[in-house]
Amino acid sequence: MAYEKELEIAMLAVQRAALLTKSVYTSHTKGTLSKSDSSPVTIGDFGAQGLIIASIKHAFPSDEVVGEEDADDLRSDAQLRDLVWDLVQTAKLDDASEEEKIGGPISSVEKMLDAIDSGRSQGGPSGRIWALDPIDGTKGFLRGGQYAVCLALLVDGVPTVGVLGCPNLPISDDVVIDSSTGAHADSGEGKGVLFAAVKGEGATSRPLTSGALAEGKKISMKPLEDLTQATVCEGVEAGHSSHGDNAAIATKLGVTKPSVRLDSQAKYGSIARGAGDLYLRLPVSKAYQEKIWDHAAGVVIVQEAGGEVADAWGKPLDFSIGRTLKENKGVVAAPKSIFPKVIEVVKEVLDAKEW
Ligand SMILES: Nc1ncnc2c1ncn2[C@@H]1O[C@H](COP(=O)(O)O)[C@@H](OP(=O)(O)O)[C@H]1O
Ligand SMILES: [Mg+2]
Ligand SMILES: [Mg+2]
Ligand SMILES: [Mg+2]
Repeated sequence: MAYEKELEIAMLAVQRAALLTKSVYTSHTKGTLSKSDSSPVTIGDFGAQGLIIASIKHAFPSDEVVGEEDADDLRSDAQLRDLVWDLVQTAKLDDASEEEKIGGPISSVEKMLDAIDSGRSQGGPSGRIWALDPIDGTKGFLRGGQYAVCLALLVDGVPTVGVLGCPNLPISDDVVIDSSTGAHADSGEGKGVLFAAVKGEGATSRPLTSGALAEGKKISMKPLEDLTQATVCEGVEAGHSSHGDNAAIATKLGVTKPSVRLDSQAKYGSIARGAGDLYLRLPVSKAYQEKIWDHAAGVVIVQEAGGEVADAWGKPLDFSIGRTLKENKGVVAAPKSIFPKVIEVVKEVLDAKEW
């Protein structure tokens, strides 16, 4: 299989980082800061980024990483840095040989800060570049909702390997979830799933474990002939995608079921395994540029499960031009068979708006 080692390292790295995020969720300190764009970041985000970049650099020293976070706040705040360092030292896979594959523990605070700061690649059109979102859906994470640890390998600007660790999603591929019920606030038995895909090789899901990888099983999108029976997934945060436009599109498509709101790339994973059908992310502002780490892993997983992903105008997402998808607006994902119909309706709704 192509990219076998990359996939294994990515899955183990995400699994170890997911353990760290879970330990933050159950502890009383989240160390939440507000970033310059007033979005939240926690000690979990910093710690997970450090662990994952250390894993990548151990296995593939010359690869670049575009990571969401950097260590500036930790370098200027010793208390915060110590909290992250404690977490990073504690998060270990319980299988020594698997832990070894991702480099074992980070050996010093300095090395941890350097690892976090190694996510500063500017991205681009050539070579091997990893896109990392250590906690996607930080707001969901803080609410006890959905979040995902997301890692993708871009090869010459194309998402080629994708891994999503979703600690609060049900393991079973058959469950349709509704975050508005708060049913996923705890991450007890039966929850925690790891989605993975390699371009051209299909997509899988498996239970998220604390050691060796569980056996994966192939996933695919639900065959959907009747749009009235479709389930639309959208974000919880009205500030991240337009609930009004998403609803207008669903209505025009003839969708009769209520939308399912989930934070993070758990939306991509959910539709890829047929626990939902469409993902709509209509822009709320003209100025916002989607970030590559918010989509790269989910896109390859949905594509490999039989779906298509593009922006709201039907334009393919361009991951080759830097840290953002600046040539795209919004995101739409759907099974291939109905994708053209969905894009047609999305355009009608957008055309009717004043931009
Ligand atoms: N105005 C905006 N429009 C679209 N996405 C936004 C946004 N502001 C923040 N985001 C992104 O939305 C992501 C979460 O997506 P969702 O709403 O689907 O859960 C955030 O990821 P982080 O939580 O990693 O920061 C952040 O990058
Ligand atoms: Mg963020
Ligand atoms: Mg994100
Ligand atoms: Mg994030």
